[in-house]
Amino acid sequence: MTFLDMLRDASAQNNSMLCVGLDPEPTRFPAALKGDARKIYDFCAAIVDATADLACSFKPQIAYFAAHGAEDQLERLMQHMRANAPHVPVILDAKRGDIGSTAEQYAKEAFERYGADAVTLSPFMGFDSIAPYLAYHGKGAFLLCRTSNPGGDDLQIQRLSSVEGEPLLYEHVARLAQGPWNRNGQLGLVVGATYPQEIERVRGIAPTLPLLIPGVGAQGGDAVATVRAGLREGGPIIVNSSRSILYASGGEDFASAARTEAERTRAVLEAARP
Ligand SMILES: O=c1ccn([C@@H]2O[C@H](COP(=O)(O)O)[C@@H](O)[C@H]2O)c(=O)[nH]1
Repeated sequence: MTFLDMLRDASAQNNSMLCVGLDPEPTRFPAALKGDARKIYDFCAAIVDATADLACSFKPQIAYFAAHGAEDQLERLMQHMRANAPHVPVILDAKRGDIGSTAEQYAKEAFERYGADAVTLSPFMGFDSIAPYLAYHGKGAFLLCRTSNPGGDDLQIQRLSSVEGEPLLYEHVARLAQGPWNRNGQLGLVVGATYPQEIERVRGIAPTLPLLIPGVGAQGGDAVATVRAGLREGGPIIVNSSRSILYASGGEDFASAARTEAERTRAVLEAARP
């Protein structure tokens, strides 16, 4: 089954455009787990179990595991998601980008070591840095396009005067992803909920690509404006929320509080459907 098939089925089964982000930070764990990086798996598995019927996808951010030397716990978590939420695709947020030979190793890490269904990538080094991921047929690859952070302006809204029509850099990325780079239909784009107008612009350029949209919740992005700007027939959106779900409660009830916040966010997104 391809990533896109899984996404469509999970979205329908769970009636959801919500991606639950897994950014485990031990200092924010409840008292029984607090500060203990060996408990990353336990914390994340509890969140997965509490939200598996509410999410269209899960998105572990690899830095939160690697920073603690917890890659083995990420492997166990991936196996846990496969066993306990087999219908929910997993997007590994790794934002990789390197020359082809190194990209081959990163692709192997994402798809063979961790068994991810999709990965996030930086397009900055060009198509040959993306191609190794596309060799894994059916896997998804989301290119950073118009990111949610303020510093994205430094490059992404600069005008490319050498390209016909003088698009902005993020618009050029969207065109490449919708067109010549999307050789096997595996590409999607990352656009931030903090910039709904740009989501709409990207959707105009890339009408059929799945959009991975972080930035609601802790970053203050507008969930309703995001859905209206990005969701189209044949153009799915995946709206990520991490910290506001993971840390909805700092107490022992963290998993049930995460479920309540995921339910609330899912409902807001569904109510905004055009
Ligand atoms: O433009 C981007 C791309 C990726 N991210 C990632 O999404 C989550 C957001 O976490 P919140 O706690 O919901 O703010 C995090 O893993 C980022 O690395 C992004 O925020 N913006």
